[in-house]
Amino acid sequence: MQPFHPPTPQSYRSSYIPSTPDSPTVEKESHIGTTVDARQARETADGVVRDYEEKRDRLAKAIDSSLYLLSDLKNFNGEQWTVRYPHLKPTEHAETGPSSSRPGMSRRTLTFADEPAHTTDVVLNSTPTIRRTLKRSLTLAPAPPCETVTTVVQSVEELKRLDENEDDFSILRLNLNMGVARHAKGLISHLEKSSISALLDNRITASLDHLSHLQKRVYDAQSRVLVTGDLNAGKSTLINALLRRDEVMPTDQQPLTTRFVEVVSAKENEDKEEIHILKQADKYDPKDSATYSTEDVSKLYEMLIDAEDDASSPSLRVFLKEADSNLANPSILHNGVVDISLIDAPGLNRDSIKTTANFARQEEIDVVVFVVSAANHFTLSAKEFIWQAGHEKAHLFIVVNRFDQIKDKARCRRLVLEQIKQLSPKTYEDAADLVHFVDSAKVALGYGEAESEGDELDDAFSHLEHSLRSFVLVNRAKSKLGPAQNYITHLLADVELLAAANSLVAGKERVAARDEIARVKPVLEKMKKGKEGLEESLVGEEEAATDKAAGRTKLAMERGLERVGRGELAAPGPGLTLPSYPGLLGAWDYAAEVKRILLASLDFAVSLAEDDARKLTSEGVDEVIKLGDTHLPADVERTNRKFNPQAMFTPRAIRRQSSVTSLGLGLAGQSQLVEVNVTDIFDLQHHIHLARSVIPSTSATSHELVPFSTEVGAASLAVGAFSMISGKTLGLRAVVEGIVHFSDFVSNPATRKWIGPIVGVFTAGAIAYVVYELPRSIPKNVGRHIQSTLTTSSGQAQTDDASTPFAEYQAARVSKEVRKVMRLAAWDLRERFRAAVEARGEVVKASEEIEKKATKALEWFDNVEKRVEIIREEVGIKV
Ligand SMILES: Nc1nc2c(ncn2[C@@H]2O[C@H](COP(=O)(O)OP(=O)(O)OP(=O)(O)O)[C@@H](O)[C@H]2O)c(=O)[nH]1
Repeated sequence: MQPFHPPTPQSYRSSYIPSTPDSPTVEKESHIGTTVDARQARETADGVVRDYEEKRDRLAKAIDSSLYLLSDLKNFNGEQWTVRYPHLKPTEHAETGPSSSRPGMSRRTLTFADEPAHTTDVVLNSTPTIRRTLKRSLTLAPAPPCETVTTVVQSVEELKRLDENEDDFSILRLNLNMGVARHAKGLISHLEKSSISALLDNRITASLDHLSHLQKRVYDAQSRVLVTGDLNAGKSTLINALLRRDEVMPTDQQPLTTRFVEVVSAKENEDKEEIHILKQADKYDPKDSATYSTEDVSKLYEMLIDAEDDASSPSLRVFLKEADSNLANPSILHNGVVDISLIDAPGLNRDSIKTTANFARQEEIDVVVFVVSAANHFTLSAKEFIWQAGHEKAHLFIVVNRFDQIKDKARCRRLVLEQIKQLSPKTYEDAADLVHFVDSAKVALGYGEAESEGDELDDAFSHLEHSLRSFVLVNRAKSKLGPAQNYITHLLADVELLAAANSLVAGKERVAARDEIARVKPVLEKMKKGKEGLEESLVGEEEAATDKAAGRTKLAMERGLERVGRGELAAPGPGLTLPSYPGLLGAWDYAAEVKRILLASLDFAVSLAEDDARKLTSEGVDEVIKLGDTHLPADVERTNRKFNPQAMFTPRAIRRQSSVTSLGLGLAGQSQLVEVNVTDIFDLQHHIHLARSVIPSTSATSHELVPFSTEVGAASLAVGAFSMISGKTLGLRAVVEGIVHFSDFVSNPATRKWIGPIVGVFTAGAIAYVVYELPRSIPKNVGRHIQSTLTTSSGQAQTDDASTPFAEYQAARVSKEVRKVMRLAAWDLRERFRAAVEARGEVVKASEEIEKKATKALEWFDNVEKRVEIIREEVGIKV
């Protein structure tokens, strides 16, 4: 498949000029007048048709591909990537850059519309395509060495000219009015990324619509040929000749055509010949009968006669059947590739010239055929029109009619061509194919005659037809395919620039995301691995501190109780001294004071145990903090909780009021404990127990071992007596025991004789002894009672723990408090740890997401660049 070359004047010529060896030439006439030339012209015309079809199909394919590419870009922009809109401006130090000297490469500062203050130095690689647009790619500056840059730029001037527009978008340009923000330093006035992306989306949608429009246009087979010329020059006759129909367009010796008449193949009207009288030219739709009225073709003459002048557009559309298709040279209207409509314009005069010139300028007019009478040459109006139209169309197709009536044909030809040379030099350059000297009347009248037998002028007309068809096709390529080709070329350049800039963004984002993952992921993994260890350590620390505090408290309490049991202070504390004995009369108060002091010493021992627990807890909390240092990443904020040991063991309400430690009521404040009993002073039961523990069982041995039993019996008596004296508080068992011992003893006849005095002596002695021992026995009694009470109770009345031994109760209480603090510290660390893991997890997840998205975008934009290349191939835009 041959690549499509842009329609430069040179290529026009080569594509439609028949292969006449020496054309163009004015003097040589060998290219007309021979059958061989006519055949060659036909073959060349066929080649042009094939070429046109090829170009059209390639272009249609390229439009299709562009539509897909743009639709994909639109979807990608909306769903997967916020496409950024780049601005490129020359870098201040552009000339000093290492790559600025390389052809096609220049340093630029890249910014994005949503982030105008953020700049990136890039190297723009601009390679001009043969359609004079740029193939653009971007790399981050400094550019890597690029030895393989190729360029087809002919000159430095050309490159400069191309460079002027290389930073800009043409099709996808957004009018962001960013001028101020781009140039004023520090002034940031930018749109959000999403807003830019939405604007771009609108632009893409508009471009998609335009592509669809271009696609329709490329496949639109209609081409319009405007036939104009001087009054009575033979325009209608020429059209009849081209249609091979005699007098289908009315002709007359006098000026006749007064309005634009468009002649169209009847195939476009279900093969029906008729006239459509257009109500409004711009609203005309052949499928909508409301936009026109119909008339029989035979009425055309009257309609032209009656018409008013100055119609600015064809108000008549005449559908005519084609000439017999068996003819060697069928009608020009319909040839399978292009449907040509011929527009018969009113003859030029001062009034109609402007209207006709405007009409000729219309986009749909592919070719202007100018008819001039060989006898009259160019009139003033004709010259004026050609001069004007020449600016618009460059090339005109000129038919010099009535050539049959000229005798000195060579002179006529020379004179006419000289005039054309002045009026339209470009047309003159291609005169062999654009200027035709013919006898239209003969062809119009003589259609159906065998072509092969025709004379020179027949061949000239045949040559005219082929040239006209070629010319229509070439111009059609320019008017129908050219815009599409240009549009796609620029669109591809824009998409490429967009892809290149967004690739850079995606690349940067991917690098940043990967760096972030590399920084955060190992930390996260380490934390995840260490989580179990941390948990174990925290539990271990909590248990260790709690157990240690419990054990030590229990031990301290037990020892304290033992000391109290011996009548000593549980712990020496400030202000804790046992009172001195005030004498028998003050024994009761003494016992009360001793009790208070002993209980207070126990309270003090408790407070010492609490202090010990505070110390243990402090150490435990420090261990938890150390665990935090080990397990938490350095950038995680450490706990802001300050451990205040003094706040331990303090009811919350008191803690709120003051920082002073309070023991609460303590043992000394418990009324049931401080109450003094008789037994605190005379603990006869204790003495009995003591005696019993010293003397083996009395009742079991009394009968067998009398002396010993007698002695023992005396002692028992004394004890029994004391027991009775203190019966009020001794308890029933002791009283009964005393009576029994005493009865046993008295019932013995041997002892009855001496019992009285002995009992008296013993009793007196015992009483004396007890009284004498009171200063020492009271603290012991009191202490013992306290010990015994606190061995079976917690000392806290009316609590659930009332029956828990004091030491255990305190151990439990202290350890509970320690656990509370340790748990709080551990909870704090756990929370920080969890939050840190979660935060890092989110960072990793987000970064992985960005990395994935950026990788996909990179692949996508890379693929866009490949697709652009393929479309360039399709459309024939080679770099
Ligand atoms: N001999 C000869 N007569 C021609 C030729 N072309 C046109 N005529 C005659 O010239 C006269 C005018 O031709 P038209 O075709 O009506 O001219 P026109 O340019 O359409 O006229 P208006 O539309 O009225 O300006 C007719 O009588 C034609 O037969 C030709 O090539 N040779």
